[in-house]
Amino acid sequence: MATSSTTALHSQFRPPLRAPRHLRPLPHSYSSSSRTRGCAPVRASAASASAPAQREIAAGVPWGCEIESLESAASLERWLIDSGLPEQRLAIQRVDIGERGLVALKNIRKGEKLLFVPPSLVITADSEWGRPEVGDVMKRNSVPDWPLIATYLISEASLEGSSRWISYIAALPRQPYSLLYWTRAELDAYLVASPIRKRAIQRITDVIGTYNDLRDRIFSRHPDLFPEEVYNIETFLWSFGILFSRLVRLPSMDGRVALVPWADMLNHSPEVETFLDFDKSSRGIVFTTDRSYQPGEQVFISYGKKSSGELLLSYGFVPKEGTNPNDSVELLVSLDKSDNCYKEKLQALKRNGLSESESFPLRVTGWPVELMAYAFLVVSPPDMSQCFEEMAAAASNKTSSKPGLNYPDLEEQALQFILDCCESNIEKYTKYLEGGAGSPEVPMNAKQANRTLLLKQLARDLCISERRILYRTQYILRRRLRDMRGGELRALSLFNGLRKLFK
Ligand SMILES: C[S@@+](CC[C@H](N)C(=O)[O-])C[C@H]1O[C@@H](n2cnc3c(N)ncnc32)[C@H](O)[C@@H]1O
Repeated sequence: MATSSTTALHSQFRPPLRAPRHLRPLPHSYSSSSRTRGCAPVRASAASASAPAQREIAAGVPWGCEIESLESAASLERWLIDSGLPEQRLAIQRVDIGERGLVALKNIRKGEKLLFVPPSLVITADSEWGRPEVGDVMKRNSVPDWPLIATYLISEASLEGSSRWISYIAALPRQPYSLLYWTRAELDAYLVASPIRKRAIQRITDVIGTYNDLRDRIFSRHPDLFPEEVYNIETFLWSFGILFSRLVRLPSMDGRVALVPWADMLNHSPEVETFLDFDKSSRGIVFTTDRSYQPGEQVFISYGKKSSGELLLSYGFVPKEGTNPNDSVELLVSLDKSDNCYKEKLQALKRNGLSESESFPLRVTGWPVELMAYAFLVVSPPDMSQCFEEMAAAASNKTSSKPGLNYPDLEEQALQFILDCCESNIEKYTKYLEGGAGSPEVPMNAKQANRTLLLKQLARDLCISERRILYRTQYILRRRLRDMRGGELRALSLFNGLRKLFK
């Protein structure tokens, strides 16, 4: 739910280069979810050096609830009201979009402030720990906010009734939706065409690396405070899953990240442009509606201007095709290794912080000037070597002038280069969509079959959305090239006509 944040883990918590240690074995069963959407947490395999290649399906965490549970949501509501949440114009209900959501109880006008969750009901890196000695160790080791809050959640969850957050934790999904819960085989099979696959692998690797780092630096030195039955990779995948899908950055609280109970029951709409923030005058977390709502209607906020792939990555859903105005797809472009100037071009790229392969976001509305600059560099001939540096700088967005470079003689080739990349990507998507994804090899019972169906559907939806952007780009590029070539042809025939006349 982070509004204006990227959710990168702290660099200190990048995965270590060596293979993770063997982790506590778990029963390989799914939890008791009756929903097809439930994706069981997974554990790191002893052998996976850099990615969760051999993670297996494992049991879920012993806390939280099924995502559609309204009982736990009702006790959350009661606890929040008892703890100082003011009377609300919204209630948690079962909804069509997002399972549970906040629904208007009364007419709500455009421009109204809603929620007013007091800071005392918000979890941040400064929250008091139910076991202060655990918090002290974490703080003495200067653990950054994300892993700190992830550990905090696990610590409080393990305290059950003695944590003040018991009602909140009981209403959190036991299996938050996100690509963190997809196995490597599932990512490889269903997201083979999408660049989100790589990002999901990186994210899972980061989470595993973060956990391994905490375990080696802190947990293993204080086994009495951090028993492995509680602080293990499954509980960390859960807590990071919760953070990726519910943590918000509050600009008016110095950009602090926070879990905001109640507000985190709001679902996302790509059409809405309203974000959570701390309101200094009422001293609560609020959002201001950007439209009116009638009683019974679900109220939405924005989780940020995210592409459909990013929404799947963090939140486990894909908006309906064509409804996400912020949608984009990454186009991977590379230098040609057989290019006579390959070395010089690569050096220019490296000097500007780029490498021989780079990704640029395509949108239905067009492509960035940086991509055009990269394409100019790729297609430029040796006699333009004095321009390589300028092109690489423009591709890295280091130049101050945004309007982009202009090399009329190279434009046609550069556009053709982008078109070729686009078309080879379209082919990959079409092959996947038409070929039907093979299921990774897992024994199938009814629940697993349902899970597979769900993942396949999500992957299909994403691929269709991403291919749509590529199709649109292909259309624009073809038209531009046709116009350019048509113009050249016209100029040529005019020239030939004049020549004949003078002869
Ligand atoms: C911040 S929580 C919102 C509350 C959540 N529906 C619940 O019941 O706990 C974010 C999660 O809600 C769901 N969600 C939010 N917006 C959605 C949407 N537009 N479509 C489908 N699911 C959505 C996703 O499962 C996401 O991971």
